[in-house]
Amino acid sequence: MSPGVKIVTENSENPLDNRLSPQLSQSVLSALAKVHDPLLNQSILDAGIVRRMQMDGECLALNLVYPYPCRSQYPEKVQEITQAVAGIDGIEEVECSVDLAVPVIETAVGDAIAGVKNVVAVSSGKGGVGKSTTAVNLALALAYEGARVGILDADIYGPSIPLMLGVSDFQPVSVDGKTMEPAVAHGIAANSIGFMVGEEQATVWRGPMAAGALIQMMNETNWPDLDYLVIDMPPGTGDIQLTLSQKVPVVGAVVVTTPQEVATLDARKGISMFNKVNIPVLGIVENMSYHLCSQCGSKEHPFGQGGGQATAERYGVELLGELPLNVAVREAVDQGKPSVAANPEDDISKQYIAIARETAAAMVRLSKPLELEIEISDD
Ligand SMILES: Nc1ncnc2c1ncn2[C@@H]1O[C@H](COP(=O)(O)OP(=O)(O)OP(=O)(O)O)[C@@H](O)[C@H]1O
Repeated sequence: MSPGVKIVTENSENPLDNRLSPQLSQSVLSALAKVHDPLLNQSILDAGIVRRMQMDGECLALNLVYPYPCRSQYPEKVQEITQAVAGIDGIEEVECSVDLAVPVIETAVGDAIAGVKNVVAVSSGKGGVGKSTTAVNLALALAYEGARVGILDADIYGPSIPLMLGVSDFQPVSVDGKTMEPAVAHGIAANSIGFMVGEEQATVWRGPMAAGALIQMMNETNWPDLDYLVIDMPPGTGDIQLTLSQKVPVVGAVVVTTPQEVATLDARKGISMFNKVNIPVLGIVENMSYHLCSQCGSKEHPFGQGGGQATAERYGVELLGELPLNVAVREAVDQGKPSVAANPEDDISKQYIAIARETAAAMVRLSKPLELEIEISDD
């Protein structure tokens, strides 16, 4: 067990009371220490997920608190934990309550944004690789897994989030005369440069002006309390991207690329930019990795193969996922209801949801070990 985990035992001084005797507590703790969290790559005890153990008769009640959103996996996690403690003498029943508490991860630069715990940037070295599609599905997937999420469309060259979320007609209003109310769509809050200015107007902005406007928009949106604010960054690695990266408290970046050489070369430039400004790259998403032939079901690689993997290996970052080129993905965003909102059970949505869990867990892995107490008590 890590030195940061302290165990507090209540009401178990009576040696005759074996409901939570030191032996029983120890057996339970040893069993739980063997339950591994694959995304945090440590045991659930070391990760601070087990917060409270309580005996009520022969029923062991556990309170689990996950630091990354994973609601769809609660049943299998609870089953694994229950199996680990089943069979310990004195325990007839196990009850688990599961919560999510996303920690605030410290960043090297930027002032905190009111109401926002963590900012994650979605970027690409070049345009058209599916950055916005990935950003919006990532945001929805984090929300699907239980987090409170917002998205900021900072892509001045093609603000597409309003269309993708089906809120193109949204007119931002200000209730207090100081901050803008965001749009709310499919359970996430959204603001876009596209709500403010015409497309042509924004694209001619020079670096500092564009970055200044985007930072202002981010700070002057009346975000509800958010675990994550996903920023759909402008494509490329120019002045705007550099200024944003230096001024916004970004916890980490997800770099989207397609597999072909020209795209991965640009993705590498993106990774180098984030390295330069000390923003951790949480991982690479390879989009349009392959196409499943609708006739024969065979896997084709229209844009080549392995570019994302090779880039991830070269820079020592994670390959978060390889998403197919799938006409349903485009149709869903064109209709204002991205895949994860429309059909969360679809294979492609499940891939986005897995990427969201990986991304959120990668942020947790950046944080310092928790100083936690496990409360152990009899009822
Ligand atoms: N996996 C996919 N399968 C099929 N179509 C996709 C996929 N990902 C994105 N697209 C489509 O590709 C086009 C470009 O996607 P998107 O706008 O997300 O790219 P982008 O990198 O954000 O572009 P830009 O930087 O120019 O804003 C869109 O029409 C989108 O619907």
